[in-house]
Amino acid sequence: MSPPGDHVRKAVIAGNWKMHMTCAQARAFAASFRPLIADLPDDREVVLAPPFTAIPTLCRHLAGAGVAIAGQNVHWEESGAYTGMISAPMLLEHGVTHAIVGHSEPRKYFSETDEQINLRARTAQKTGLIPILCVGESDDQREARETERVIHRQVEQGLEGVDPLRLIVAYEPIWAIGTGKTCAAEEANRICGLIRGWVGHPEVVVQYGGSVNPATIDMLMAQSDIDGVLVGGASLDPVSFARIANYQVPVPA
Ligand SMILES: O=C[C@H](O)COP(=O)(O)O
Repeated sequence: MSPPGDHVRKAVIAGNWKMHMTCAQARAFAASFRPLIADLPDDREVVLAPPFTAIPTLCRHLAGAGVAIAGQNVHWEESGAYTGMISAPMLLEHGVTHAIVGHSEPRKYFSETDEQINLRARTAQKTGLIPILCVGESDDQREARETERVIHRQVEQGLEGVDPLRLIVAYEPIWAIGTGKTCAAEEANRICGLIRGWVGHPEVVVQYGGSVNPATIDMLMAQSDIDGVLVGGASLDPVSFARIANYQVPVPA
């Protein structure tokens, strides 16, 4: 665990739009968002993961605004007979720099396994994308006190052969996603610290995700082992996501 307040790693504030936003909506978002992040301190980076169809629009309309663009997933093959899938070269062609892998929604709805997620992360890195590996326990697993065991397995299997220095890990407790129940900042910090230890490199960027909003961001970012956030619902509104990106760590009394 890092000493309190010791933020040597650059913060990464990421938004995941999931299956929201047409190109017209992405364009309107970009127009409102751009001036609101014009004066961000240089201790942080902003990343947005729109649906694949809105990537070219967002890249064009946020060009020069200092916002990196992520894919919401990436296939482990660079091309092939995989109907409906998107590969790393297809993302890179548009200027995409990051790719989310192992989010709990594709794990649940498309039965993604840790082995597949590991292949996605490895291909992402091999082709030059930074993988954002999501890990986290369900409500039942938390009740059964299996949180550490589940996340340890996801980290160990998901990151086999992956370089910790070109990687982001997002701790997203499933029970906190889209529910309005943010994990207590101290508990999120504890798990993020464990993840850093399991990854085995002090420089790895570890985010928290799960109902992050403008009211909770400052306290989350005050934690020593939380290097950023992965935001779903609150990233769809430019004012609310800009407030999150402009977080201010409270000064201790
Ligand atoms: O990828 C983002 C997470 O699933 C969090 O979503 P949420 O902020 O809507 O809870």
